[in-house]
Amino acid sequence: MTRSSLTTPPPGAAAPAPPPGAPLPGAALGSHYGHCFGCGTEHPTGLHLTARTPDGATVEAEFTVGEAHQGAPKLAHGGVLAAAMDEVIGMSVYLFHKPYVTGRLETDYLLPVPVGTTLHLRAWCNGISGRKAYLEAEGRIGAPDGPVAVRAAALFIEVSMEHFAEHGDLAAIAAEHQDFEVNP
Ligand SMILES: CCCCCCCCCCCC(=O)SCCNC(=O)CCNC(=O)[C@H](O)C(C)(C)COP(=O)(O)OP(=O)(O)OC[C@H]1O[C@@H](n2cnc3c(N)ncnc32)[C@H](O)[C@@H]1OP(=O)(O)O
Repeated sequence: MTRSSLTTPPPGAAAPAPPPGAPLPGAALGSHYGHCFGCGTEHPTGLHLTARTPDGATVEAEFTVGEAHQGAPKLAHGGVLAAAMDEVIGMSVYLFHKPYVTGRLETDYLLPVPVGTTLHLRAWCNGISGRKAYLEAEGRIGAPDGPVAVRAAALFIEVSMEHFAEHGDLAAIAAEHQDFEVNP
């Protein structure tokens, strides 16, 4: 993965163990919001990622490229592929049971991805330092051990729940997502 210093964990940064109450190894990870473009089941043209954590620390997911995701004819749009990386990385940092948002996302595109392809995604954390989480993901064509089409490195920043209240609709998230205390 080609990455900048901004998405490279500083020396000593390590991923913490998932906290008590985090999804157990093998657990399916539901959507955090029905209208989310990445994972929402109610989004008409979204990515509809289905995800699980095989080990409680990383995330695996699948995304089948549809007609609504084209850039060039019959090929996935690069921005859509970046969105898939952003989503699966977001799911992986969410295993730590704290709210984070994407600060920076770097993407390497290695192969074209035709419409109809199922991308097998995997994301993991390389380290956390203060509010900064350093994460990585890859998307493989057709199978978990298929050829790598996309790689991404990201810096996510921990925020308070007020971030969503101030800038978005916290109540809408809270209505679907009960494992965060909205008013602790
Ligand atoms: C119920 C749950 C729902 C969970 C919902 C889950 C949704 C998952 C969806 C997928 C994820 C997304 O797409 S999230 C949506 C896309 N992202 C966003 O909308 C974020 C927009 N940006 C922001 O709101 C802000 O810029 C923040 C929160 C990222 C940072 O603002 P801040 O809180 O004021 O903090 P700030 O002091 O600026 O930065 C803290 C540290 O991070 C560094 N930093 C900040 N941004 C960057 C950056 N782009 N590149 C490098 N470094 C950065 C700073 O230098 C600083 O380092 P130092 O000085 O400490 O060393």
